[in-house]
Amino acid sequence: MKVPFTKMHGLGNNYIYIDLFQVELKEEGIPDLARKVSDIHTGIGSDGLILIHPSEVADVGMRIFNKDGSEAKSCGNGLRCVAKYAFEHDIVNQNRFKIETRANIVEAKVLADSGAVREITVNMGEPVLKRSLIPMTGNDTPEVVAERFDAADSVLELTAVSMGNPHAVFFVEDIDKAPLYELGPVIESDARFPDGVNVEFIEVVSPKELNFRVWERGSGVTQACGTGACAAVVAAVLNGKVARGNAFTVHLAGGDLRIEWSKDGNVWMTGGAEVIAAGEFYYDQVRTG
Ligand SMILES: N[C@@H](CCC[C@H](N)C(=O)O)C(=O)O
Repeated sequence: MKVPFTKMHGLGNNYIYIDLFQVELKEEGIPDLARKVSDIHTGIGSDGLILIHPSEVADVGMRIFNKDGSEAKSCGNGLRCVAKYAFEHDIVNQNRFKIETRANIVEAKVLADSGAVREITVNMGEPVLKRSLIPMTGNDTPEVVAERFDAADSVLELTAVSMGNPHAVFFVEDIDKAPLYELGPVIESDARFPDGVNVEFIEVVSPKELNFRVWERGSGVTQACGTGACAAVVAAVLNGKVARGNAFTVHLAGGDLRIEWSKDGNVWMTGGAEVIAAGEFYYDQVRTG
């Protein structure tokens, strides 16, 4: 079976996109397909797989599978790429439209120049802060902010935010010394997060600027995480490190995002999306070790 694909990235967070307006996939084969396309040696190489699909409740739908085949409920960088694809492939014919994710329905606005999308703003909706909804174990609390969190031999302070998917945010003095590879995998699968968690280290650079590094659930270190950047800004506000309502520049390994947690409760994300390649994936012929 030859599966048509497009590879796109948002700040280096790259996924293989399959357009289900054009092809059909068997549900039970999707996790395996995600693992196969993502493999750098025997596949195309990516942080995971994103499906662009017809929606009954929005203009277009998106599903995201991590590199390990697990399905997540949202993906910020993926949403900007889906918005670009939907606009440039005439799936939508206006520059403001709705995208369904497994977590919520978001609104995207594209800025286009001669039909080519240059920048996308997405209203990511309101962050979820209640402990049981992150989800985290323990007696329920309305928020998890600056809570002592022991991991391996380290004592950290955790702020937990869900942007449709769970994020564990930790503040550091120097982003270059963030223990990403040491603690990322340990915290990702810590039993206090029954669904696992994305792990972010944040340095507050100025009242409107954050440095950011991520270990993603199901994919490991990536160049960027859009939902993670939203969670980082929310966590910085909740910890009193910055003021709500400001537009922040978040510096990720792959580039910058603009994020605002507005007074009405919604988190807005603005940034780019790029097409890398398009082609056919020879699914049946791929043999993995
Ligand atoms: N890179 C994404 C998030 C992808 C899903 C995540 N790894 C999870 O399992 O929740 C983003 O840009 O938000």
